[in-house]
Order: sequence, then structure tokens, then C-alpha cells
Amino acid sequence: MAQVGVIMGSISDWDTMQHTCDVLEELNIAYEKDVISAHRTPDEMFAYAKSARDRGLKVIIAGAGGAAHLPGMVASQSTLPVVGVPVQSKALNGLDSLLSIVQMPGGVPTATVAIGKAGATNAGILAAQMIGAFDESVAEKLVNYRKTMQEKVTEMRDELAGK
Ligand SMILES: Nc1c(C(=O)O)ncn1[C@@H]1O[C@H](COP(=O)(O)O)[C@@H](O)[C@H]1O
Repeated sequence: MAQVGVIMGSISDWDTMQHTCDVLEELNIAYEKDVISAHRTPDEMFAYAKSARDRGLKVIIAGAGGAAHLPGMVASQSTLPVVGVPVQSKALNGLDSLLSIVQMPGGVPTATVAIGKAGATNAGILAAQMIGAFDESVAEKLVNYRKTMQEKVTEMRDELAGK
């Protein structure tokens, strides 16, 4: 059963949001993915957010670009934690997406990560950390993920020393 719901406003967001899915797979966390838009499919968006907890999801990750209302609107309809990923827009480089997601009114938070690929990856890790707070096996996977990161840095140091 999926623990994380990954949604995006358009298929054009997939290039970014695939990095969320990649890290969830790496951490062996079951997830589902879908295209849902607060603007274009408001009824589906409401239904998704309202049913998310009962369907067993623990965290929702929502990626959107431009007037990125999807994360905030989903957050308004669910008590699950929502992580918003600002997708890099063409016109304003994602600053519009970032500000749309991060500037929520008091009472309805969305956890907001950085614009683009690094943010999308971090959204997946953050979701794993939320689940890992209550699930030791997920916490162990996160420890291993960090070890792998450290090993990569060690390789970089060796590579730099040889230059
Ligand atoms: N920001 C939103 C929402 C929403 O917030 O509901 N729905 C679609 N979009 C965004 O519109 C951008 C352009 O979409 P198209 O490429 O389909 O024209 C995408 O980045 C999408 O996330």
C-alpha cells in the first residue's frame, strides 16, 4: 500500500518530479503518482486530498509550477503533511512557483523545498524522514542513504587529490 502520494500539476512537471520518485524507490518507500491540478481538475484535487488519509497515505508531495496552488489547496483539504516542490517555470525561473507554495497563510502549512531537481529529491527524503520518525526500518534506510552520500564525497576527495 502506498505511503506517499506524489502528485504534479502537469505531465510537464515529470522531469522534476521523477527525482522524488527515484529517491523514494531508492529508499524502498511505496508511493503512488498522479497528475492532478487545482486549477484544471479542482473536483479531482478535492477528492484526492479528502480521501488520502483513509487510503493509507502518510505524506503528500505536490509539485507545481507558476501559479503553484496545488500544494496549498491539497494541504487545505487534508491533515496529512504536504511537501510542496516548486517546479522551475520558464517565465520566472521558478521564483513564482516557490513564492506561491511557501507563502501560505497561518494555519495551513506546506513544507516547501528548493526549486527544481534538488528540491524534488529532498521532498522524497523529507517524506521518508517523516515516516522514519515512527518506523525504524525506514530510519535505517535513511542512515544507509547518508553513508552512501558520504562515500561519494570520499570518492570526490580522492578524485580531486589525483588532479
Ligand atoms: N501550478 C499548476 C497547477 C495548480 O497549481 O493546480 N496546475 C497546473 N499547474 C502548472 O502549470 C504549469 C504548466 O503546465 P502545462 O505544461 O501543462 O501547460 C506546470 O508547471 C503545472 O504544475
